[in-house]
Amino acid sequence: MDTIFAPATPPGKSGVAVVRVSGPRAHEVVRALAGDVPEPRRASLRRLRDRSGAVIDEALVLVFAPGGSFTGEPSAEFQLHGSPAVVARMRRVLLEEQGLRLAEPGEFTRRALENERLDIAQVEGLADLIEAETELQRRLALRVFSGEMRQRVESWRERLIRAMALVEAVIDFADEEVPEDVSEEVTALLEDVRAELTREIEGVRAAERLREGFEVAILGRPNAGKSTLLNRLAGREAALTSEIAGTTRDVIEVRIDLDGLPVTFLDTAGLRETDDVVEAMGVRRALERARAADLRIFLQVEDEVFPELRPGDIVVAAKADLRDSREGVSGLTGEGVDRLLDEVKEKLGRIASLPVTATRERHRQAMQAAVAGIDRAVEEVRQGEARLEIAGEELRAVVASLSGLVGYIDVEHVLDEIFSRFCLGK
Ligand SMILES: Nc1nc2c(c(=O)[nH]1)N(C=O)[C@@H](CNc1ccc(C(=O)N[C@@H](CCC(=O)O)C(=O)O)cc1)CN2
Ligand SMILES: Nc1nc2c(ncn2[C@@H]2O[C@H](COP(=O)(O)OP(=O)(O)OP(=O)(O)O)[C@@H](O)[C@H]2O)c(=O)[nH]1
Ligand SMILES: [K+]
Repeated sequence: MDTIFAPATPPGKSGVAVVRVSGPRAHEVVRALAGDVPEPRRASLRRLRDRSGAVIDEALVLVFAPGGSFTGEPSAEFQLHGSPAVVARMRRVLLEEQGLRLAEPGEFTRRALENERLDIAQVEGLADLIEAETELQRRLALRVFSGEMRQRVESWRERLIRAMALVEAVIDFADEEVPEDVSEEVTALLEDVRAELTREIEGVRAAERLREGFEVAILGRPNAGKSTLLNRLAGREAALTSEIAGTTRDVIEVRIDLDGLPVTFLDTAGLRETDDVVEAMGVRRALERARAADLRIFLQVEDEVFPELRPGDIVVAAKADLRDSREGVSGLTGEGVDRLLDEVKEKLGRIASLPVTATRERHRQAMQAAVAGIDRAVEEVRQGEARLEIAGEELRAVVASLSGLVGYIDVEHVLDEIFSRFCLGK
């Protein structure tokens, strides 16, 4: 096993820069640079020297014993002054004098996985945690990272294995006395697990939205004030506005942290019939994006109706400042904007608050497969004793599919996907 290293802090100037080392030679390298190996887990100030005896930096050195490190290997950290020159010097010494290899993105985490410090769902959670930009993203990622998926899988497994044991008891003791009808208990156990899986599956979409961001499209006639409203929400001139109808042609996106909800507002071309080819393309694109959006805000100028309206959409009167009633929203003055945002938060928050642990398409597929397997098993049990053997096999496959959610083995393709986007030094 190679001993690897990588800066764990981003490049550039900073107060402190951390260089991480992990692998069998980690402590030996610390001794070579620091003169001794400090007591594990105790940050110790040392003067680091290269082979010629020249000082590299005065740094805190932190070593971890194999049983007590993030990776599960002997490891160490050099907490250096955050200077690009110091980090560069350190890098050369570790590469050229100590013969270490620069870690690939995510390689420390991969080793933690291989040493069973983390399961694959936790690795996914960790990836999301590092990517998290809003409060709700942070909370969701932390829940996944904390190992909640493994607890749930364990609880499903227990019940499935109990169901399998009941089924197998009937098969094994076919001519003897066994609890005569197990089908009721088996079915009850399976229905229970099935209901929980279904809830998880329903939550995946919400979790995906939370990870990737919600899309809220602003729609309405030309000149309704869509771009002006977007600019108000963005707090900057993200979109061109003018009194000329048909100003916006392409979709303009503005990403906002709405009290923890990651939201991308979309400004789109005004909806109307038009002979202008380019504007017509814009209208088509607006409708496409609006269809895929999680929520749509229709800015209403008069009392026009919107054929695209879906249940849950928001219709709000435009240019409130020009109305006697002052109802609606004004991008120009900001009137009604807070009220509108509260409504958006309320609607998206409802989607986001589901207590899920399944957050990815991979999870959805495994759970969907499990539900299908449970359905087949229930059907076999219903057919009577002759079919119990098949039911047992179905359940074994269900357990395998769910175990894969938190597996340590056979996870290469999952890892490749995750680590392709991982930070160096993680
Ligand atoms: N300086 C520094 N800060 C850091 C990290 C780090 O590696 N270095 N982390 C890295 O990502 C996170 C902390 N994560 C860690 C996770 C596990 C262990 C660890 O030693 N685990 C052992 C022992 C646990 C214990 O004694 O309680 C284990 O799991 O066996 C250390 C750090 C966040 N902050
Ligand atoms: N009084 C008032 N004028 C507004 C308001 N919002 C926009 N306007 C004006 O209405 C005109 C059109 O505004 P835009 O924001 O460009 O409208 P739009 O809906 O994006 O227009 P298109 O991109 O052409 O579809 C501009 O002259 C704006 O200054 C508002 O809330 N109150
Ligand atoms: K306009």
